[in-house]
Amino acid sequence: MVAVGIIGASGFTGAELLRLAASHPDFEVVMATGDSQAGTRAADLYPGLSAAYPDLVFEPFDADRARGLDLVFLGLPHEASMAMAPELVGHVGCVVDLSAAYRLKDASHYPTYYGFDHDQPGLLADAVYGLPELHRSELKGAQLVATPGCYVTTATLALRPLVEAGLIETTGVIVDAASGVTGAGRKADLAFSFTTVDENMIAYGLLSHRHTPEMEQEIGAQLLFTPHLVPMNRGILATCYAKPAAGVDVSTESLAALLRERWADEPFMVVTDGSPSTKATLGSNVVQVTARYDDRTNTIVAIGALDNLAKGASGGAVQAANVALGLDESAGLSTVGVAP
Ligand SMILES: NC(=O)C1=CN([C@@H]2O[C@H](COP(=O)(O)OP(=O)(O)OC[C@H]3O[C@@H](n4cnc5c(N)ncnc54)[C@H](OP(=O)(O)O)[C@@H]3O)[C@@H](O)[C@H]2O)C=CC1
Ligand SMILES: CC(=O)N[C@@H](CCC(=O)OP(=O)(O)O)C(=O)O
Repeated sequence: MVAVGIIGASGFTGAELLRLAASHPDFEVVMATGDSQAGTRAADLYPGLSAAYPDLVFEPFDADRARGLDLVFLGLPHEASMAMAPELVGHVGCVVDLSAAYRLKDASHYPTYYGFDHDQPGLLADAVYGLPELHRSELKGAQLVATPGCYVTTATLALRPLVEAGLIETTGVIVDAASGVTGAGRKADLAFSFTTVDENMIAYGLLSHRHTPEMEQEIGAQLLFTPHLVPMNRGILATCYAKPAAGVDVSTESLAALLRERWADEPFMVVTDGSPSTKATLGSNVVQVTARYDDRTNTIVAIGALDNLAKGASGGAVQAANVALGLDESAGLSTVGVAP
């Protein structure tokens, strides 16, 4: 069995990691931390975990207890992860960080987009970006994995094949995306209260959202990204617009064929003829993508949908950990959404 520690287990991504680990054939959770929740039973904070973890109690973080584990997930704020990773890398089999602390290869983006200077340049250079669909071979045996941002996974898996094939202009790409409220974490903040969010839709992070440089890094195109908050718990839908590259012939049929060919061997990629929806991916590790060409406006539209806590965070992290540790990549992960 793989001895697993979850640091930040009391948060939303941590709770989702506990849910997924409960049905993972190789994982045994031996440590789950939550500083402000230390002493609380996981089942009291998240009753859905009662049957799987009747006795699990959140504990405060203790690096000595984590050392020697096979796998440690960090579900922490970015700066806390940046500081904690050096205490663990090299002392545990693999560290999988769900924050953005080790995602951006250009460290100068951290002060601009995150408001802090990166003080671990060596680890940042060594960290492997945890998107198996693009970085599978680098992930094998990785000691530090940086799992992608939820919006980034959605847009990248819809757009990247078009860039690889040279089909689109790689400047001025537009990504409009909407997220459920769990994307913001468990924080109690008026901006995420029921009365603010219910019956509302709002764009945020205008011209400056921190996933912009991460998308540009992984998609390979300059883009304008606008996220929106929508009144649902889970789910992200990204609608992406690009112009065809000069001299390239595209059609809806050729775009569909390209996506199907590029993702044919991927266990969690579904290319749809219809329009992807968040509900179709709910609770599963699936990403649905589709693309169209509008000859009236000479524009390509590529759409992606996923569950932000599953493939967009904890499911993607388990998938990347499976690859890093040489396990079955799909272990513990579902391809079946919750419906209706
Ligand atoms: N939610 C999502 O959809 C996604 C989130 N992420 C990233 O994953 C990470 C975790 O997100 P999420 O679970 O949503 O966040 P939450 O706010 O729900 O949980 C944060 C966790 O971190 C702990 N924590 C907070 N501050 C500190 C600190 N200074 N030192 C140690 N522990 C601390 C909290 O413990 P306690 O409260 O018990 O003290 C809690 O367990 C973040 O970096 C986020 O950006 C990435 C992709 C998607
Ligand atoms: C709805 C909402 O607030 N979503 C979050 C994105 C969550 C995410 O992907 O997290 P990282 O910060 O780890 O990249 C946001 O826009 O800040």
